[in-house]
Amino acid sequence: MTKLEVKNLSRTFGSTRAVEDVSLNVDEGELVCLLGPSGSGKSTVLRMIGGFERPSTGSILIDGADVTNVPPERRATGMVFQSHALWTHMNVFANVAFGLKLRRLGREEIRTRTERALNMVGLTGYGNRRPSQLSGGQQQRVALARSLVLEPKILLLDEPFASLDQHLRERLREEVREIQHRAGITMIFVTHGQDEALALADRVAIMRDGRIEQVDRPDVVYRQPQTEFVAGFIGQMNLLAGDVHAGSLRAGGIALPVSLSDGPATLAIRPEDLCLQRANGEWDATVLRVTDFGTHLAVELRTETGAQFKAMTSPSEEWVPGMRTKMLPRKFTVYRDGRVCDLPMPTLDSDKSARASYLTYSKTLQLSDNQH
Ligand SMILES: Nc1ncnc2c1ncn2[C@@H]1O[C@H](COP(=O)(O)OP(=O)(O)OP(=O)(O)O)[C@@H](O)[C@H]1O
Repeated sequence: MTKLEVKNLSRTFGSTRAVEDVSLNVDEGELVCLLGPSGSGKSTVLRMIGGFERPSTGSILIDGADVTNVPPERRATGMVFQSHALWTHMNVFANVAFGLKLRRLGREEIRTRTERALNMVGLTGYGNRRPSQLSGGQQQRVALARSLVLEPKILLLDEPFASLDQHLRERLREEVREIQHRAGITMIFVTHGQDEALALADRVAIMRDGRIEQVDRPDVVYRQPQTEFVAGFIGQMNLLAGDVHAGSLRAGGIALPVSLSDGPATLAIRPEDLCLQRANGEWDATVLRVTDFGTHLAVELRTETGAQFKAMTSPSEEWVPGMRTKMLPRKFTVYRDGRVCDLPMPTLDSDKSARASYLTYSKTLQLSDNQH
């Protein structure tokens, strides 16, 4: 059963189209990250789901019921912001219990639920402290407890850990994941940190200019980016503008067989998919720089056309600046007009010369693989 359905949501502010035709389904107990550069519309989508912003068009359904015009407090959603805005004159217990008091619940129930929420975020025993007596990370946990205590069906988190240092952020990220698993809460988490999104999410929605470019599992987003933007935004990628002519894509000084009509196209190769082979005769690139990360070598290369490539190789390989190499991508993707091209392996019937060059290419690749 789908917990949350966002249908064709748009929002304009004056002449700014902050969100354009966004649709997204989030399942019960799922954690979806909205990821994208600054200004891509992530917060506006989240605020519309929470009821803090009115959509210009589109609708929002929770458990099948249309809540587009329902006020935030009646939506079964909770929201945690980057700035936690705790009430400094109240202690931690009162901060967390506040929402329950507004609902006029009994004393005992308020105490039990507040203590449970504090326990969930690892703050048992901190109830009597003032926010000023807590660290930044602890304050953010109080903000989290303040939302959790209301037992929302959907928890919306807008860069909740952005102001914390890397170490603390990672720890809290783990804790959120654990709470999400334990309590089975559906969560939507806004971030512009791709590591955070890939580590945390069941699915990642990548936003750009108010639109969702791709929604998929983190591994799919990484391995099969559907647009050139996603390819360049997630992880490291060699992205090179090129041209297809007679079944060959030339980009950045290398040529690869493709079964694609003539015209401009962009070549995308992950550094870990770029095999290097020492060249005695013909060569593609010269090694510029080598960084040893222990687990792998990062090798920067330059082709004769001046294009730069990054490759990631095993630390047992020996590469030094000035060496000449052949570059053989194990896997590559081609984009045209910003969208991924389906590149089936050419068949004998359809294109004999393309298939022949593909087979030659695969064979060279196998040879270089065997050398590793
Ligand atoms: N209340 C508002 N009035 C006018 N423009 C707004 C308003 N809120 C957002 N915008 C604009 O809408 C666009 C999307 O903003 P939004 O905050 O949703 O992006 P974001 O992806 O969350 O960015 P960030 O990562 O920087 O928080 C931006 O161009 C922003 O300037």
